[in-house]
Amino acid sequence: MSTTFTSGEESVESSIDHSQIPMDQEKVDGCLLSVDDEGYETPGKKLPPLVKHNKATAKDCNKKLPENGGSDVAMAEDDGYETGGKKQVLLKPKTGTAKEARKLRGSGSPRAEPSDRKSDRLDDKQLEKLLDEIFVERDSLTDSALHLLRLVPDGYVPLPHQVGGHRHIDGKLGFLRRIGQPHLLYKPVQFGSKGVREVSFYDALYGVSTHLGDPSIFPSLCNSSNNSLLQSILPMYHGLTTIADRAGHKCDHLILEDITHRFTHPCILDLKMGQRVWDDHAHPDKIERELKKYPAQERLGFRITGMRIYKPFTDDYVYYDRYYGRSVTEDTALSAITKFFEVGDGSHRTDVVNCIMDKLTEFINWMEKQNTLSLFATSLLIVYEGGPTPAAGDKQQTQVDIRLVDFAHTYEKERDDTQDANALFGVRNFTQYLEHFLKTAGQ
Ligand SMILES: Nc1ncnc2c1ncn2[C@@H]1O[C@H](COP(=O)(O)OP(=O)(O)OP(=O)(O)O)[C@@H](O)[C@H]1O
Ligand SMILES: O=P(O)(O)O[C@@H]1[C@@H](O)[C@H](OP(=O)(O)O)[C@@H](OP(=O)(O)O)[C@@H](O)[C@H]1OP(=O)(O)O
Repeated sequence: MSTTFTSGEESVESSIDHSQIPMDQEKVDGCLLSVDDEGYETPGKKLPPLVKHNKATAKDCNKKLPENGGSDVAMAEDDGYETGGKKQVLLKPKTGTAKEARKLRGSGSPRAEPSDRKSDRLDDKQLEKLLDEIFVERDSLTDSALHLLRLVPDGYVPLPHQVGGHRHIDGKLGFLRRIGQPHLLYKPVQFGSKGVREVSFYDALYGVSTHLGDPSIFPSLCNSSNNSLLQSILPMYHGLTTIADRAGHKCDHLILEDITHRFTHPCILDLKMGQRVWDDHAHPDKIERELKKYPAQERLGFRITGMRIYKPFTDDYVYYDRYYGRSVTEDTALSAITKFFEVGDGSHRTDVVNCIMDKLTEFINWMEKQNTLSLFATSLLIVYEGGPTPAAGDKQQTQVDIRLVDFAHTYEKERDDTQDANALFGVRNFTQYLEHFLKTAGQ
């Protein structure tokens, strides 16, 4: 099997093999996850934290690394990524050992000192195995991404099918999957208020208390006795856990249901919703950046941040990244969306489109009624089974799942009397493209 990556005009292929080892139980902040022999959790158990959390927070995860005093050796021990400041930024790994770096900088680093022993990083053979597992060719990766991949914690792999957001293979701290737990994913808590907001949202919605969550951010959600409808359109949340990479750097992670795990060949589309993707408190620089990044967002109300499609005839995946998404205009949006439903033999999954439209109608109904949340920059994650197309008319067999993910810019409205017109516009407009597709390309 192979994967073709498309970023503008570039394409790369890779091979796969995925092995899994069962785990039994995990202690987390907010919930207890019991994992049975098949790797599935016992649902509905919400217990107080069993372990006293060490106080690693989003801040630790994103802490700005100490200055290197102008040395070329710099932070070799600090793993090549600087995660301080506004966003996660990658430092190219520099030559020189951790020992040299420490010597130049002087003693007494305040953080856990990772050693420069070989076991702190994946060696070449382990790295190749990991790349096989996440379907990526070494040649397609930057040195920075490779460096970061070498630090993936023991027992985890980067989420193999992550289509949007921050990813290891882009040189950012990406999502993880724990080996033996294909039904869960681990999302790194984002820097500063973005991370706290997202954790607080999930905590409030699921009635959980974690060391990072702030109940005052979502008072209505916290006090609501009926969040079950909203829960049903989100991934299941299992609290927080702290994961240390191979160099000993700790980072809090949200534990979420991986909504693709029931699919054999998941086809995945991530649409960042809204005519504007910044919240009311955004810095003018952020607004300028977003406007420049994707001017069509305002007219479309959505943008593709990643898309992955299984091709049953060739048994491979085609992947379109965020840069492809940003190249899509109003004129090309229909053909871009159409790609998500192409089987590979000239036909399209119109059964899937119909099913998605039914589900989006439910979404729109909910959005028209809900007047407490503003979902800035939330993603609509659409997944369908790309395996053999069911026989015509066999609607039962079409497997589709749609959820909302990414709540780093979700706010409770101050006045409870209006719809979230921003996000609603995007969902409605996307639905119109699907209707148009059924009338034209899907015939
Ligand atoms: N619950 C989930 N189940 C399966 N896949 C998921 C889930 N949540 C996220 N993903 C995958 O991870 C990707 C990124 O998700 P998300 O938008 O939450 O990340 P992010 O890093 O916060 O993104 P951004 O860069 O927009 O801030 C999605 O495109 C999807 O492929
Ligand atoms: O939407 P957010 O949470 O403000 O974060 C964005 C986002 O992650 C964006 O990715 P994409 O949606 O364009 O794929 C990032 O762009 P890059 O591709 O440059 O990484 C932004 O950098 C994030 O914004 P910010 O820098 O404000 O945190």
